[in-house]
Amino acid sequence: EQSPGSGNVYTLASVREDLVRQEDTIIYGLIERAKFPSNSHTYDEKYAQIPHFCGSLVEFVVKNTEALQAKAGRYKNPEENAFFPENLSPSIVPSYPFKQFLHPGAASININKSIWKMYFQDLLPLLATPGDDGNYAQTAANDLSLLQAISRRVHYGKFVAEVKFRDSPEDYEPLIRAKDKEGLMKLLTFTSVEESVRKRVEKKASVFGQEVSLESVDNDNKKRKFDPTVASSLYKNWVIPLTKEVQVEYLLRRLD
Ligand SMILES: O=C(O)C(=O)C[C@]1(C(=O)O)C=C[C@@H](O)C=C1
Repeated sequence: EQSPGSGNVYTLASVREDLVRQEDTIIYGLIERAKFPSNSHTYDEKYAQIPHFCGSLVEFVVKNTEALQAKAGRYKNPEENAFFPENLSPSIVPSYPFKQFLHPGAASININKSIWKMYFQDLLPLLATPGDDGNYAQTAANDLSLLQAISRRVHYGKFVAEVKFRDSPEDYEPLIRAKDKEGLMKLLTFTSVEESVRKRVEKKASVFGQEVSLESVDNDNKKRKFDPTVASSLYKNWVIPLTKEVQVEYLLRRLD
């Protein structure tokens, strides 16, 4: 049996399994970013002064990394969405035949601008302790991998929505024709699933964030690599709502 990653079966169970696995990536990304202090120079256009480039160090790293990854074929995979899609050259490597599972309208959905804004305005202040250790390039690289993990998770809503649509087109079609966003939102929502996601994320964050030592230590006194409630608020306030927004946007285009 082939996994969705290798291009074949998508079911509600398999896409949910994939979302669970992506939690690990996001939590490790949070842990890695929390290793560095806020390093505000990374985000300061006036500090950077990069020749022939207008913007902050993080923008410099993200734009150039995306340009390179685009050439290496990253965005050929419909699960990937760039933060600066305007600047990308086409892939120059042989292409893999990704299965066309999504409706073609999916390609026009990219909410990375909202993710970017949320990341720098809301998430970083919760995650990074104030301070400066000079590791701006490393900080920017960690920001990018965490941004990419969050973006992949949120845009995976396209796959979730397609599976739900195929499972019951008769429920979705009238709402899509009526452009009834609220009705679609209600139909695609499973409150108990969301609650399990939030609880599991907080539990994983507290397990993965533990100091592992060979002596047995009283659990409560263990040093934590970051505050696990940051992970659950990230999911509650942003990741889940944005995933649902992607699902609604996708469904609205589903019959075009
Ligand atoms: O599992 C689903 O059905 C999803 O649509 C994913 C998700 C989530 O983002 O975790 C979003 C909406 C649902 O209410 C439940 C969970």
